[in-house]
Amino acid sequence: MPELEPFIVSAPGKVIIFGEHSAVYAKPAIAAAISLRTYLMVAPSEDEEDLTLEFPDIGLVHSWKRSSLPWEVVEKFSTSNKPTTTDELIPEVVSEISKLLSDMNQSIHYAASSSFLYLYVHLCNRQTKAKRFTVRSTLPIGSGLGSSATISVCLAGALSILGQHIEPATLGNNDKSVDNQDSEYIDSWAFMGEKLIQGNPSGIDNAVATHGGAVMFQRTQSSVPSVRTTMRNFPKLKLLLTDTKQPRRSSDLVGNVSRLNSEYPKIISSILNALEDIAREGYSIMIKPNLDERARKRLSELFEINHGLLVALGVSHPVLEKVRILTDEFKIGKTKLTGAGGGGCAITLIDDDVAESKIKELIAKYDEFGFETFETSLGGKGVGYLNDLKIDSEGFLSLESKEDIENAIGVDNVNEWKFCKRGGMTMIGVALMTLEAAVSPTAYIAAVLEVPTSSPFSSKTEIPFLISSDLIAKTLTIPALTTAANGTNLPKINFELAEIFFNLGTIEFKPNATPQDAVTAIV
Ligand SMILES: Nc1ncnc2c1ncn2[C@@H]1O[C@H](COP(=O)(O)OP(=O)(O)OP(=O)(O)O)[C@@H](O)[C@H]1O
Ligand SMILES: C[C@@](O)(CCO)CC(=O)[O-]
Repeated sequence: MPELEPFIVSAPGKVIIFGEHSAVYAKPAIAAAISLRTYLMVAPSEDEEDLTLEFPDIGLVHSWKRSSLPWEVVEKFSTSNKPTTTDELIPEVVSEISKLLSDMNQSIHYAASSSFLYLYVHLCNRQTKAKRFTVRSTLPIGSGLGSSATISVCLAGALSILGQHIEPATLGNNDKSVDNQDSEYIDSWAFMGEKLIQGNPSGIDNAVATHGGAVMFQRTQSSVPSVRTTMRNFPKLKLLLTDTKQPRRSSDLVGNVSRLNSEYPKIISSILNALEDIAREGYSIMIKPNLDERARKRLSELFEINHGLLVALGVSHPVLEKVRILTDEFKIGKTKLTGAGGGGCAITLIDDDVAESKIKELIAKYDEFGFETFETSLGGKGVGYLNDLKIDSEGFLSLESKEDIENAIGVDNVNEWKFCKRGGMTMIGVALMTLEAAVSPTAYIAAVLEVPTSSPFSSKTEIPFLISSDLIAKTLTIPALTTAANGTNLPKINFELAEIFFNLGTIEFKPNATPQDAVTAIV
């Protein structure tokens, strides 16, 4: 393999629109990548025995001798040259790693370091020369925007490259060539990393941080692959993203919901079922080509009901209620917390007719409470790779602000970034994030009709229309033309399909389609 170093791997944060917490219980959830990202630089170490981790955002610098890592224990469990993930973390490895972290007394440091070491010992080996790993992020940490998943994805991506299990990504921003499968490998290992930071993740955060775009995601109960349905088409929505700056840990919040679920199984399962219905209803609204006034009102109401149910699960916080009450008082729209809650971020779905001046007034009010609103776009690129760097570790560490990081190495500013996947639509936003996509019949079909693909970790499937198997079979034999240009990596459907659909008028939405339905429909 040619000399790769130094290089940077980057992954985006996310917002969950519907389905946080219920996602952990195998309910569907909807989330999209945001433009705030984490960047991990891998550079040679002064001494190739010294493995150094630099996490300046959380005030951590730590080194280990590579010979001190528990290689024997890991080797005992390894079954192939290309390491594969296990359903659960291997307790013996976790226990050995905890011994290496006995001097680390801050849980935030412990979580990030244990994730790093677990991935390192699995993806690298005794012979891998030790490196210097430096992380900088433009995301707020522990605020509901998936910061931990971005760390896990960057580590899984970089270490998979160092261990020579995947090739560095090669697709440029506007490349039309075929996506590679390495993102599935990264996603599967990032999920293991997330287990060490978050405890019991559903996998939605690492899926979005790896693949980018926007998804409907559903964890499965056992080792069966999760279901990830790409949503290429969103209605035009205005979202305001507000960080309360109230610190919290997702693992505590997820753990507390689990405790409630054990103590009040009947009650909590009703809430989780209602959250599932909200996500499905939200999905059925969001994939339609046009959002009429009634649909918008329904989405707004779903935000409100969703937040109320999260309050019932005990994952709100007085500051999140403050954000919600202020948006109510200003008559701006409806607010729900996003991510694990307990503080962190909220999203507000802004009503259509609200004047910009009113929004500015609200943002000024938030300032008074110390809340921060974010400018971001939705649905951008997933994990990325950059080499031939014009900056070294010291330069990277010395970048002062988030803007400096974006300007120096940002995915949106440096053309040389490469990705595993094409596509990812970018839906523009300023202070308001706007979920927006051009709606054409073809794009619509591409957005809503996804054919299942299996992968080690996740699969995509959705047949949201009731259509005859004949029609599907006939249509799938037509070579892909149009959607290829639009960036889908799935079996392609051309204009004829749209015409068939629209001429026949067979648009009957089936929100509860299962992977099995999809498989039956195409056989
Ligand atoms: N920039 C960073 N540098 C080092 N560690 C980080 C960084 N960002 C996140 N982490 C790790 O992730 C942890 C925060 O994860 P947590 O799951 O609590 O929040 P989140 O992922 O931002 O929110 P959510 O899960 O609700 O989306 C931190 O305690 C730290 O261990
Ligand atoms: C709270 C949660 O549902 C979302 C955190 O972003 C946890 C998870 O799904 O892993």
